[in-house]
Amino acid sequence: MGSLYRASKHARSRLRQLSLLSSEPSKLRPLPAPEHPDHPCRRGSCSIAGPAVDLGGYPPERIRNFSIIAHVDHGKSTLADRLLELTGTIKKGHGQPQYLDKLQVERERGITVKAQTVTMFYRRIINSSDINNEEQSDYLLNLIDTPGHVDFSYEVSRSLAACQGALLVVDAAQGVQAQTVANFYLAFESNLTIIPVINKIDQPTADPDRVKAQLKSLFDIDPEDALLTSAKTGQGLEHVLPAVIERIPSPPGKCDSPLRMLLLDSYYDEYKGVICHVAVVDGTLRKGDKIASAATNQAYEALDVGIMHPELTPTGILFTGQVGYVVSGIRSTKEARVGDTLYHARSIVEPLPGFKAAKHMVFSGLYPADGSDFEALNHAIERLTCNDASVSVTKESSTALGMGFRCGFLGLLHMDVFHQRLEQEYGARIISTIPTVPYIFEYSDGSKVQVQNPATLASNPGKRVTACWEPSVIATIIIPSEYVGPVITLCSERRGEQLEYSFIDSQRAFMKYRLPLREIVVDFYNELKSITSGYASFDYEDADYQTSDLVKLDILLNGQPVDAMATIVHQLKAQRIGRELVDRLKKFIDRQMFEITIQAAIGSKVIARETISAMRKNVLAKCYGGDITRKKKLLEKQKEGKKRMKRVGSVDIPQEAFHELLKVS
Ligand SMILES: Nc1nc2c(ncn2[C@@H]2O[C@H](COP(=O)(O)OP(=O)(O)OP(=O)(O)O)[C@@H](O)[C@H]2O)c(=O)[nH]1
Repeated sequence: MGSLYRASKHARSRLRQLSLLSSEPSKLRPLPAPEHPDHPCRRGSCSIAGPAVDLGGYPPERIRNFSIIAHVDHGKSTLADRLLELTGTIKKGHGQPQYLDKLQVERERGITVKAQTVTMFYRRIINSSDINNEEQSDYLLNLIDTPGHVDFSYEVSRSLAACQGALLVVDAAQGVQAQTVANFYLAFESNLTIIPVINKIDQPTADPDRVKAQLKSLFDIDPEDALLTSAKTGQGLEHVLPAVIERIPSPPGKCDSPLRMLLLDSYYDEYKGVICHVAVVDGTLRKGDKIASAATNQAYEALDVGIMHPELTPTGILFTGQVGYVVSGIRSTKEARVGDTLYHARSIVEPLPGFKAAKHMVFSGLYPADGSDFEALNHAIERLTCNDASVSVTKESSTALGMGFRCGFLGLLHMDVFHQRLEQEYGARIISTIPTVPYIFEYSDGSKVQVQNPATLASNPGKRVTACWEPSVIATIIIPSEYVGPVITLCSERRGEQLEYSFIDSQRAFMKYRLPLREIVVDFYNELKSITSGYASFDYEDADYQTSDLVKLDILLNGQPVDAMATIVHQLKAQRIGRELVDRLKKFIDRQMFEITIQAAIGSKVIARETISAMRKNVLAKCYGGDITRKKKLLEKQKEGKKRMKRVGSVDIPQEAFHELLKVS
C-alpha cells in the first residue's frame, strides 16, 4: 500500500482545502432550454448567422471547466446525460441514452472511447425561500466526459489539461476499482479539485458508507465531501452542479493577455475540413482572426468559431477560459497537432506545455484485404488519425500481404476500436497481423534496435542477438478477497512479480504486480475476469524495460516463412505458442489441390508441425441435379471467396486465419 499511502499524504493537505469550502444553503435552478426566449443564449448581442450565443456575459469567474472520470461502467456517461438535461442542453427523454457516446463503436460496445466536451448554461439561485430576495447568477459550465478503459487514459489526461476540477464517480455497490485509483491520480497530479460522487445509490446492493470509507482510506477524501447520486433515478443530482460551482476554481487565464489556445482534439469533417477543439487559456479569439500554430508556424484564418452546445454552435467569439471549436482551413491531420498552442499570428507568446507524447504499447501491421485498396486505406487512416492522434503510423511492406502500415496503439482494445472505426466509418476492409510489443535487441556489433515488427528481426546471420529486453508494466488489481489465490496463480503463470498485497477493506484485496507487457496485451484481462467471476478490476501503467529471454517464432507454409505471421515470444512459452498457432491455422486453411505443411520454427529448428492433405474443395459436392444457375452461383461465390484469400507461395490463406492468430497468447 506504500505508494498509495504516500500519495494520499499529499492528497490530505489538498483535500483539507476542499473541506474548508463553503456549503452554504443554496438552491440552483436550471436555465430554460436554449430555445426559450429567456435563455441567456437568446438575450445575446451576437449578430452572427446560426444560433446566436452571447458569451460576453461569462467572464472567467463565471466559468467552470470540469471532467467526469471513473472506472468503466460506473455511470459517467449517464451522469453526463442527466446534467445536460438538468441544464436544458438536451431535452429530457431525447431518446438517445449516453448522448455523448456518439461513435457507432461506442454505442455498440457500450463504452466511451473519445472524450467529448459540451458547454452548458446554468443559472444559480440563492436564498429562494424568500422569493423577493433571490440572488441569481449565470454560469457557463464546460463538461468533458472521458473514457474509463485504461487504453484510453491518454484521452483522459488530455481532457484534464482543460479542466480545473473533476467529478470522480464511484459505483456505490462496486466501490473503488482499479481505474478509480488510476484516474484519481491522473486528476490529482494535474492539480485538479476532485469532487467524489458515489453513484448508483438506487441499487439494492449499494453501500455508500463502505465506499466513503474506501475513499477515506485510499485517497484521504473526507466522507463529508462525497455526493450521493443515482444518475438513473435522478436522486441527489441537484447537489452536483452547486458543488461544481462552489468547489471548483474558475479558469486562471488572463483576459487582457495575447491569445493562447490549447489544441485539445480534432476531427475531419467532409465539408469544413479539420475541426479543432480548443481551450482558450488567455485572450480572446474572434471569427476572422489570423491565428498561427506554434508547432508548425503555419498561419490560418479562424473561419468559424463556436461552442459545443451540444452540437457545433457558432458564437463568433471565444473568451478566456472557454472551451470551444475553431474551423481554420486546416486540411490535413499533420497540421492539427493535439497539444499544440494556437495564437494570434504576429503576436509573441510562450507556447503552452502541451501533452506528453502517447506511449505505444502494442504494434501491429495493417493491410488492405484487397491489395488494390492500399490508397483508399491510406486515406482512411489519415482521416481517422486526425480524430485519434495517439496512433502512430508508418508504411511497411510484407511479402505475404503487400503494401501496408505498421501502427502503434495504446493497448489491444484501442487497436480493436481503431480497426472497427476504420471499417465502420470508412468502409475499409483490413487484415491485421499478430500484435507485438516493442522489444529491444542488442546485436553482436553492439548496436541496439527497437523491434516493432518481428519480421524485421535480424535476418542477417553475421549479426547475432546478444541481449534483449521487453517492456513491463505495473499492474493494479482489485478483487474480492476470496479470489486472491487464483489471481496470484494467474500472475505467476504470466511471469509476474508481486510488489504489493494488502486489503482496502474487509472484503477487497489490492495487489500490485510487475508483469511483462507481452503477457497482458493478449487475453489477460479476459482470463482475470473469468477466474474472478467478473469481479476483478485491473489497470496498469508502463514501467521499465527488463532483460528477457526472447526468440523469434516463424510460421512456415510448405517450407516458406510467412513474414506477416512471425512473432516474438519468451523462450519458455515458445513451444506452447508454436503448437497453438499451427493448430489454429490448420482449422482455417482449406484443403487445396496439394498437401500443405504448416510449421512453427525457431531459426532452423521446427517445434510444431501439421499437415493438410490434398483435395480441392468441391463446392458442388452436394448440388445434385441439373440447375445450372445454382451451380454457377456457387462457383461465383467460391471465386469471390478466393479474392479475399492471401496467397503465400502457392497456398491460399483466408483473412480469418490472420484474425485467429491474434488470439494466441
Ligand atoms: N442502477 C443504476 N444504473 C446506472 C446508474 N448510472 C448508470 N447506470 C447504468 O450503468 C451502466 C453504465 O453506465 P455508463 O454511463 O455507460 O457508464 P460509463 O462510466 O460512462 O461507462 P464507460 O464509458 O464504458 O466508461 C449503464 O447500463 C447505465 O444505465 C445509476 O445511477 N443506477
